Amino acid sequence: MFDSLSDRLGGVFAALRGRGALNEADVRAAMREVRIALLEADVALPVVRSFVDSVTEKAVGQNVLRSITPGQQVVKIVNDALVDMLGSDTADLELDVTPPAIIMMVGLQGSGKTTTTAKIAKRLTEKDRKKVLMASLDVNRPAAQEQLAVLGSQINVATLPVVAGQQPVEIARRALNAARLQGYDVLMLDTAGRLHVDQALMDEMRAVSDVSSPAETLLVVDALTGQDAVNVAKSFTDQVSLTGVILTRMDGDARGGAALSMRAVTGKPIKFVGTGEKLDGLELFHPSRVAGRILGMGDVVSLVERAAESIQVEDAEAMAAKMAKGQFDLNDLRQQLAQMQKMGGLGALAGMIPGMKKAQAAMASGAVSDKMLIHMDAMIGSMTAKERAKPELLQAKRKIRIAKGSGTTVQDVNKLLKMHQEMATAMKKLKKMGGMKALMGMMGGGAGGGLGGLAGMLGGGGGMPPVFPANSFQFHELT
Ligand SMILES: Nc1nc2c(ncn2[C@@H]2O[C@H](COP(=O)(O)OP(=O)(O)OP(=O)(O)O)[C@@H](O)[C@H]2O)c(=O)[nH]1
Repeated sequence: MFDSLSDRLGGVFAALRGRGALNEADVRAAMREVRIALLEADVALPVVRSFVDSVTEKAVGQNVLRSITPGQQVVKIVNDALVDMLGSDTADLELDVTPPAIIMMVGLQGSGKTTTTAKIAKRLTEKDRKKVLMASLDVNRPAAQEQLAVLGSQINVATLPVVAGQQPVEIARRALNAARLQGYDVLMLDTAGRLHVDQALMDEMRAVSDVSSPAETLLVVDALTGQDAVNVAKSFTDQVSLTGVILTRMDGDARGGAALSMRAVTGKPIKFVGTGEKLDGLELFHPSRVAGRILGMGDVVSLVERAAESIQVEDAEAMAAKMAKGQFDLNDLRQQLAQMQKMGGLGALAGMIPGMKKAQAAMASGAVSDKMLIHMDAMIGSMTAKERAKPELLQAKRKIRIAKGSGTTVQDVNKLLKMHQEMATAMKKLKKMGGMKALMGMMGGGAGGGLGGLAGMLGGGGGMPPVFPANSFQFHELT
């Protein structure tokens, strides 16, 4: 997401970098570009104006710190202003009420409301161990209630049985009773969507809200609709008291303007973003990380956090030392794969490292996938110690069982190894540019101790494992 905006701003700040001093003319020139970039990204005009004004005011005349360049100083000011504009912190659900806590989902037809209801239910069930009941109040679209029931069965979350002919407010009452009697922690009400914001929709929403007193009223909007999403949000805020916004289809949003305007226009936090059609495609909205990504600095902050969570610095350093000596073998590779999985898989890693967008695109196109990490792990797991040290000993008879339809081949796995090599090269380049520490300095965060280790681990390069001989494995699909 946000690619074009980050590219543009990247150019602006590249021009500013290396200048001796920050003066008014510099700031104004940079802000002209920022303004165009934001407008092109479909950010609402009043939002752009106030953003540019406040950044200009802060930047002009500010003392440039000795240790950084003027460009870096401006990056920091713009970054802080972006974080401000996006809302300064993550906003999780607030369900701290006497159970059942009610979550009312509202939005236009096709915004992704029903899918998002199921995504949140899944998250609450799996992550927070809540007992969740979902109820569809959509009596306009014939298949809506069944759609929710189908999603519920996919994620093992209960749905309120459908009673033909009941109206939304009656269904809400029945759902509330059922949730109370059966001891549910959370009740999710999926209200009916409409093609446009109209009075009947708003009246219905208010009536449901009155009988259920929701702890959260979440507006679901489609990020791909840009300014329209913001206008829709504005009309909803005027009518019901929203507690948060969810932007869906952020996986397809190249411009990012909706996210930037949303908070400023509605005054409501963006709580989640939808990042795919699958039911685990939901993420908490992280303003500071998104700001970092918009500025094209790569999401270094979250890379550090995740790395710190999942990597033991000593392990990484030991591994880096082995790589440097050329002793890195398939056992080490396997360990490394496990760590990469923990950090969110290849795609997540590639997206966070500056300059790795191409690799991420390769993954998105299906050329390389996280499934391969799992298959590769299975392949290495099936090998003897001798074979791991010398893969050319492998016979073509080794059988690996894989999920039906996954279609992995040895060639795919070799492709993955090649990609791993490319990743190592990218990390080396990064090191030459001053490394992650330099980037971190610019982002205003502290460099974590794990960073050097991580860079070493990914960027050792010297001792890449040998590729597997073609046809050394036979893949058997499970039926
Ligand atoms: N790529 C992508 N697709 C999404 C996302 N969220 C929802 N969708 C898809 O959008 C389509 C519409 O989603 P629904 O959940 O049926 O929309 P709705 O708002 O409930 O629609 P109504 O019930 O008609 O009001 C479905 O095909 C979803 O799979 C997302 O975050 N990313």
